[in-house]
Amino acid sequence: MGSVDASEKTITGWAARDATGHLSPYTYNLRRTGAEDVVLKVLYCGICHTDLHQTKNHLGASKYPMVPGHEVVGEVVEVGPEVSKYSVGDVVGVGVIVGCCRDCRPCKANVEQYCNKKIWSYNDVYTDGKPTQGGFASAMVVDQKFVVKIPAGLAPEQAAPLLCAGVTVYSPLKHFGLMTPGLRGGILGLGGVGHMGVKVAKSMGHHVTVISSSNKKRAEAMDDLGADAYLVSSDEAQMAAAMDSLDYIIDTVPVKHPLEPYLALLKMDGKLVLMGVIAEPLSFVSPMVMLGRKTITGSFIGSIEETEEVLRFCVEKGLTSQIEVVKMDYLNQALERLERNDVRYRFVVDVAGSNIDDTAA
Ligand SMILES: NC(=O)C1=CN([C@@H]2O[C@H](COP(=O)(O)OP(=O)(O)OC[C@H]3O[C@@H](n4cnc5c(N)ncnc54)[C@H](OP(=O)(O)O)[C@@H]3O)[C@@H](O)[C@H]2O)C=CC1
Ligand SMILES: O=C/C=C/c1ccc(O)c(O)c1
Ligand SMILES: [Zn+2]
Ligand SMILES: [Zn+2]
Repeated sequence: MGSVDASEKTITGWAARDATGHLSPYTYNLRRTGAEDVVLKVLYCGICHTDLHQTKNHLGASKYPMVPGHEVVGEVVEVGPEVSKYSVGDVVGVGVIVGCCRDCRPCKANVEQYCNKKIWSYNDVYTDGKPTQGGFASAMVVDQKFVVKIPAGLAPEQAAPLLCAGVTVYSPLKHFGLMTPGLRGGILGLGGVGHMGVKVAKSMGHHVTVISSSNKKRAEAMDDLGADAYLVSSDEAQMAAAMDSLDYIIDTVPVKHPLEPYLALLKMDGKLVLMGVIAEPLSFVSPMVMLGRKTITGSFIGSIEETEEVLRFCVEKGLTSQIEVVKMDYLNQALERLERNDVRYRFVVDVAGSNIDDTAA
C-alpha cells in the first residue's frame, strides 16, 4: 500500500472549451485521494467516436471545459488506505463509468453500466460536486471499483481500445447468447468498435460479414482482420444476395441511417444490436421485424466484470486491436481524421510519452 498525499494535485489535460471540439491544454485539480481511490499516471488513452460526439455536443448535453478520453490505461502511483485490489506500480484500465449507486437492480446484478445514477468518466459531476475529467490528461483519480487490472501479456497501448470498443462488442454477444461457434454475424461500420467486433466474433468461431459504406476497407477486412465476407451497403445486388443470412448484426454506424436494409439481412429470430449514439429517431416499418420475429435492441459498453473478462479473452485468444499510436499534440488532427473516417482502426494517444504537464497553459 502506498502513502496518501493529502493535497489536491494540479495536473494538465487537453480540454474542449466549446462545441468546435478543439482541444488545448487545460490545468485543473484532481480530488484528494479518498480511502478507496486509485491515483493513476495515464500511459495511453484511445480515441472513441463518443469523444467526438461529446466534444462537439452532438447530444446537446456537453459541459465545458471537457477533457475527454475513456479508454484509459495507466500506472498506479498512489492508493487510498482501503484499496485492496491494487498496488503502486500496477498497470490498470479505466473505461466509461467511474461511479454508480451500488444499490439499484443493475448495480446489485453487477451490470452497473445500466445504473441510472452512474457517473461518466467525463462530462459528468462526481460525488464531491466537481466535474469529472477523462483520460487525455496526465493523471486520474478513480474509485477502485471502476478500475481493472491489465493482465500480463497485453501491451498497455493494445489494452486501451478493449476498455470501450472491446467490451462494447463482447457484452452483447455474451448477454444475447451469441457466443456459440458457427453463428453468422454482421458487423455494420468498420471503425474502432467494428474492427473489434470482427476480431472478437471471429475468435468465437463465427462466420463474419462486414457491411461497410464503401469498398475501401475490403482487402484489409478480409486479409488483416479475418472477415469471411464483405458487403457494400449501397450495392443493392450484394445486399439482396445476402438477405436472410445473418443471426445478428452489430450496428456501429454513428449517424442516422435506415434500418430496413439491415433487418432484411437477418434470418428469422435474428438480432440487430444498435451501438451507435445517434440523437435522431431511426425508423423502420413494423413488418420488417414481425415477419421473421426479429429483434432490434441496443447495448451499452459492458460491466466491470465483462471488461475483466474481455481482457482475459483477448490474452487467451492472442487477439490484438489495430491501432495508430500518436502523441497528444496530434489529438485534434486525430479527431478530425476520425470524423472523416480516416483511421485504421483506433487512434491511441501516448499520453505519458507526450510530457503534457510541460505544455500547461
Ligand atoms: N453503445 C455503446 O456502448 C458504445 C457506443 N459507441 C458509439 O458507437 C459508434 C461507433 O463508434 P466508433 O467505432 O468509435 O466510431 P468509428 O468512427 O471508429 O467507426 C464508425 C464506422 O461507421 C461507419 N461510418 C462512419 N461515418 C459514417 C457515415 N456518415 N455514414 C455511414 N457510416 C459511417 C464507418 O465504417 P465504414 O467505413 O465501414 O462504413 C466508420 O468506420 C459511435 O456512435 C460511438 O459513440 C462507442 C462505444 C460504445
Ligand atoms: O463510448 C462509449 C459511450 C457510449 C454512449 C452510449 C450512449 C450514450 O447516450 C452516450 O452518451 C454514450
Ligand atoms: Zn467509447
Ligand atoms: Zn445503481
